[in-house]
Amino acid sequence: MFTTKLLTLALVVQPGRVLLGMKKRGFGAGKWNGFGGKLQRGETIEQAAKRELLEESGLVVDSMEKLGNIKFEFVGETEILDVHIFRVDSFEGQPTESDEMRPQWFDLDKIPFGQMWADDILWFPMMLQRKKFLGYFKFQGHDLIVEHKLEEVKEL
Ligand SMILES: CNc1cc(N2CCOCC2)nc(N)n1
Repeated sequence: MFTTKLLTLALVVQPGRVLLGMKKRGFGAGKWNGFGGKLQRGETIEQAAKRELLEESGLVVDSMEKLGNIKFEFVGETEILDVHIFRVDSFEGQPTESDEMRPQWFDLDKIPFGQMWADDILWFPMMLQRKKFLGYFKFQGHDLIVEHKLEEVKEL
């Protein structure tokens, strides 16, 4: 019996560079990632994505597009993480460190995939090319992908 947890992930992209945050605590601590988290009661996925980006980086979204949806399973756990992935192309504000995240810009040829979740190197190129994608990844622990599917789709 699996339960599903809805989560958001926002990647802020400017010409030639992407904003990532070093997760300072909790799930995924020690990895660079986009900004995101859980939905609050009564929130849409988009509203949650914008709120989490603001809380974690100080940035206010001007324009954002939904590009991906990935379901993550961890061997031996019954909760599926259903992550909705957004690309943010325009925003207001300056990236600011929060309790959760330390933001940093990375040139697109210097993305630190070795210090990120192992799935990222597989779907980042699609996100950067604005392709829409659906994925499924089964992890054994936090570092080993034992099974995965990833496909480009016309509509999410
Ligand atoms: C397991 N692989 C993951 C998980 C993940 N997140 C889960 C927690 O919410 C924010 C996004 N993000 C990436 N890039 N890869």
